[in-house]
Amino acid sequence: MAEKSNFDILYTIVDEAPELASASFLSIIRKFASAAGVSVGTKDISLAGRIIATFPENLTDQQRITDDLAALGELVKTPEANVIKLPNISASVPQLVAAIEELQSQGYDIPNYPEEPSTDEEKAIRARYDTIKGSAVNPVLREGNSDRRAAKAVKNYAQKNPHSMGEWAADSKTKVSSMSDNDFYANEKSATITAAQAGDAKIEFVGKDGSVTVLKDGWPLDEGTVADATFMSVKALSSFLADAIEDTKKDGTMFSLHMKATMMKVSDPIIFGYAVKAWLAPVFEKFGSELSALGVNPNSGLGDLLERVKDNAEIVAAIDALKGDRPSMYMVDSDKGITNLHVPSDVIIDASMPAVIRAGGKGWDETGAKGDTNCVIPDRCYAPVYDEAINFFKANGALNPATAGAVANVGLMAQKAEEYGSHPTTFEAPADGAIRIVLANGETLHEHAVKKGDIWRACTVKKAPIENWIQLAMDRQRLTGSEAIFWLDANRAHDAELINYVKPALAAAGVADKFLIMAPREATRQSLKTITAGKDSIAITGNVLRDYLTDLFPILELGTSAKMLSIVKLMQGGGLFETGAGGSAPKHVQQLVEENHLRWDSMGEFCALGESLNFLADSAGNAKAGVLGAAAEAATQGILDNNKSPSRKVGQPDNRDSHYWFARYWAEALAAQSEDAELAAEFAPIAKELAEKEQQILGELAAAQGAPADLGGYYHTDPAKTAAVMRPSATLNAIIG
Ligand SMILES: NC(=O)C1=CN([C@@H]2O[C@H](COP(=O)(O)OP(=O)(O)OC[C@H]3O[C@@H](n4cnc5c(N)ncnc54)[C@H](OP(=O)(O)O)[C@@H]3O)[C@@H](O)[C@H]2O)C=CC1
Ligand SMILES: O=C(O)CCC(=O)C(=O)O
Ligand SMILES: [Mg+2]
Repeated sequence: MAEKSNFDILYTIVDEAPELASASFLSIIRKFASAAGVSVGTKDISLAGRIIATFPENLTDQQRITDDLAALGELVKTPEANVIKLPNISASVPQLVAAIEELQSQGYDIPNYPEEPSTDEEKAIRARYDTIKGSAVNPVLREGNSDRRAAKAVKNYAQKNPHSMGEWAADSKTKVSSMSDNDFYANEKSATITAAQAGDAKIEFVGKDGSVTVLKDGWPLDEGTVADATFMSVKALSSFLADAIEDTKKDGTMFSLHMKATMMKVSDPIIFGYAVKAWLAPVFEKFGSELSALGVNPNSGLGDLLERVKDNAEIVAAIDALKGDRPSMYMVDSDKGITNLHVPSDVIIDASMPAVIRAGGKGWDETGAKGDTNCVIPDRCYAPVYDEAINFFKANGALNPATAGAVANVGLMAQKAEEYGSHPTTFEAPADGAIRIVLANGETLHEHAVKKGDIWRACTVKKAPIENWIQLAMDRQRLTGSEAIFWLDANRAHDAELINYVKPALAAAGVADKFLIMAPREATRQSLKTITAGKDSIAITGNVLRDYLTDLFPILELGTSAKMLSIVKLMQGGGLFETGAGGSAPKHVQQLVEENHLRWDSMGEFCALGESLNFLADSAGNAKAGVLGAAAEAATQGILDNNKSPSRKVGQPDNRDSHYWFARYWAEALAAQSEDAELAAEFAPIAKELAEKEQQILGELAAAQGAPADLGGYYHTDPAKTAAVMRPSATLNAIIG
């Protein structure tokens, strides 16, 4: 039984830009909440925090911290849960290693990350670090399905203040390239577990000689679970990547690879590594053993490789010589020479593909020039969405945010649904042979013949989350009357199993005529047509498309996914309120450190806060929380109406200014309401003082910008230094306390 939280609301401590924003905003939330008797606690789910909590052995009492992720993971299974979840880093290996080095430099006696563990001790350390790697937080906390959409006020604001969009030329050479066979899409098998098949299953590798190695044991498969297995042939992948590089050269465009190496923490870093090898194929051929001796692991990216070979003149010369033979490459940061293949976590498909599409199909090359790009997305399960979007905009021109309707999302996410739950069931085939799922009753569910190195994975989605997702979709469709599409491909094994759930459920509820079922490509075209005509659509999707579409459509419609409302209705009754649909925006930290300007937009936090307070009002019958929540919504509206969101450039108002305005509008709304006289009386003088001292406060905030800022760390910042940077107005601090 999970322990109840001592707090009404739990706010997460995370990383990078959102954590910087919290250093300013959380004190405002606490001041306002405490006046209403609402307590707000924190839980540390940052990358550094998770490392410290995982390796307490050699730490001092002062350095040790509790395992907050585990505690939150239990709490979200209770009806009382009320959590505001900000985006956290899903760490790639280079990020994990950097965070470990930083903590060690701060005196934390934690072990190094064993790149190639050989002893039992190293293997044990590696296994513990592997639990921290990649998407290690969201799957634990997301005990419910996803409801992401733009609040009406936010959508209205975007239509009245349309962001700039790159133009799409009909003859743009930008395109999506994917494999034509032997990818996860082609090889997928799926089945729904029957009562006779339920129980603990095994995943086995069967060698050519018939020997059996158990890859995973005690893997529970309940009745009604949809269980898939598939694999990607790495031979097919390698030849596809080699062709894609040649094809890019022929097109005269830029090569760009779009992956989710953070969230798909086992499969995608391997695929990324094959791209690094394909790009430097002649170098790997000639210097294979030297590269191994230098500890090169292509999965860690070109950045790590270049660092390791920098003293070997021959290898460096071979890499340089290759440049003339390669197409240009899409850059993450052309000023700093960071390429698309530098770090696996630098190009995250949900953010990177919408950025290309929003820019009219453009990327930036090594020289900083803008150009068309070949977007390489090896697997075909979801690539057609981007391919079709690109085709649509080539034919119709860019979307007009002033008139476009909205695509909301209802996403099947609960309990590690689908691919995002596949981390513990993804394997590289150890040799030629077969990989199979053997059920509790001895039956083989799925089996694939594989070659050494092939990437095999099994995914599941449980019955209760599927039923909950269909219900959520019906609720949203009823509330909005919008077009509603299940993005399911009848020709894909997994989707066909889901359709077997969806169709009878819609028929039983008598609403089959209100829903469409379409494969991702057709659904993309239909949804783009609908929003181009100014109407709305609901995309009812699986977990991956939830991720992809809740960046794609907001970035096209609103300019950013930071302004999204992102609610996770926990299946046991609690609420998890995610802030926006974007990530932790590393570029924003860079800008703050260089010139003390934080362009992070806290609109996601504002929306989540209002929802969390309203949820508290309903679930705990806390009337004061309801008053606070309604006032927070009014403050959010105030930010939009008065254009108080942060600007991008130094010298202009930033994240901190937007927090001042939020506090002010919040206090004014509380002072003006008549539902709770006590709260009105409490906040009237605060509202007055915030208004009277506006010039002084804004002056102090503006004066802080311009010079470099010292946070005392990157992954593990110094709280005092961060507070000094993020709360530079003594006048505001005196009012907030
Ligand atoms: N829910 C979660 O926990 C999530 C975590 N992540 C993690 O975040 C990290 C970075 O991911 P990445 O894919 O680069 O995506 P991000 O969403 O962090 O960044 C992409 C770009 O989106 C814009 N952006 C995102 N959020 C905001 C905001 N609140 N205000 C203003 N602009 C915003 C920024 O554009 P510009 O630079 O033009 O201002 C930013 O550079 C990774 O570690 C990833 O794993 C990612 C997604 C969700
Ligand atoms: O968990 C992650 O790694 C990223 C999550 C994400 O991008 C999303 O949910 O939109
Ligand atoms: Mg995402």
